[in-house]
Amino acid sequence: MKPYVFITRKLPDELVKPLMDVAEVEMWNKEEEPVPAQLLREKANRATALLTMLSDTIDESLLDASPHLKVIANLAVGFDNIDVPVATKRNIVICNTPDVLSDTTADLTFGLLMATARRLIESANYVKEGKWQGWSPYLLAGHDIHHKTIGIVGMGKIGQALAKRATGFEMEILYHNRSRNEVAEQQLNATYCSFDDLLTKSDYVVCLTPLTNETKHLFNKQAFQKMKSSAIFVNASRGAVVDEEALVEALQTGDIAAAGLDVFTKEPIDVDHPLLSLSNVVALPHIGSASIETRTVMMKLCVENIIRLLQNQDPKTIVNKELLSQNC
Ligand SMILES: NC(=O)C1=CN([C@@H]2O[C@H](COP(=O)(O)OP(=O)(O)OC[C@H]3O[C@@H](n4cnc5c(N)ncnc54)[C@H](OP(=O)(O)O)[C@@H]3O)[C@@H](O)[C@H]2O)C=CC1
Ligand SMILES: O=CC(=O)O
Repeated sequence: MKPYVFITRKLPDELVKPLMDVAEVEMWNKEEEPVPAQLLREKANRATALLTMLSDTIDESLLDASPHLKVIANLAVGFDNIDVPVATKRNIVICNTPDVLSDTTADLTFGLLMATARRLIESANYVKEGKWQGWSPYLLAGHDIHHKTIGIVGMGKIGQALAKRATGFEMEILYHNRSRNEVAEQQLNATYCSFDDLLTKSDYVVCLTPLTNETKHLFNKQAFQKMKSSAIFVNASRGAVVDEEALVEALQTGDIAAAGLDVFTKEPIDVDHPLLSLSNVVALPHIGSASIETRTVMMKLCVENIIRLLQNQDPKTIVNKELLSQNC
């Protein structure tokens, strides 16, 4: 009997086809709506493999109710939606999609920084809404980007790709990680800083850390108060890294100048959320890696990882590396 694989979103048939050759595959039939939690639970109960989205919660109770599960391939580099320690205890391999999305996400992050600094969305709406009466010296004037200081919190793969882009704008690059990043220092001329130093010195503070117990609400009231009042905050990691109430307050009181946000604590963010009413916020619907090319490569990687696991081979990308020798 072929193993059963459940895919939690409608993906293109041609990309899923290789999996159909080795497994019985079922897909949730909607592209934009997540699979209901109860249905996912029922499917997971039968499944040997799941191909999941970052919006699916894979917690201990779901894993407890999934006795046949061998592998979960998450269509994202982040895996904070999955209880990895519990999965590891149950010998369930967790795969993600690192590297293949770094450049695309860095493009979007730098674009979001530019859109926020130069008020691009506000300006485009101004024209379309017929408000443009004529040229004037400070009409929709924003902040310069070139030759300013960018502080990257989370100088990993995407952080480095972002720093490369910042180099083209002749920016000074600061970064903060838990450990030093030699590539960033030697090849990108980035300077290591404590978190507090980075906050006080940067014109642009960009968050690119994973969401963990340590980074949850890293950007709180105290952090925003340490930033320059002209600082622009950009978050392209996960919403919960930010205390959103504190961010609203910082933007309203002028502790910081503006924010560009691709991610939110609750996604989709409620349309009446105070962040969305602020003119100094640019909000995007979590589209960091959303180019057709990159999403296609990510889907192929997930499919390939599942096939490899089902055939007792090493997956190409694995989160819980400690399981490699046991499973492959
Ligand atoms: N907006 C979007 O659509 C996308 C968002 N993402 C998000 O971006 C994140 C980063 O991805 P990627 O660059 O590939 O991941 P990496 O693992 O390559 O980089 C993460 C970096 O964060 C640092 N870090 C981890 N914990 C802390 C901490 N407590 N304090 C400071 N720095 C920390 C790590 O350094 P060290 O271990 O030394 O601390 C590392 O340099 C993902 O986890 C995901 O949440 C990713 C893709 C798209
Ligand atoms: O947010 C996206 C990811 O790949 O992680």
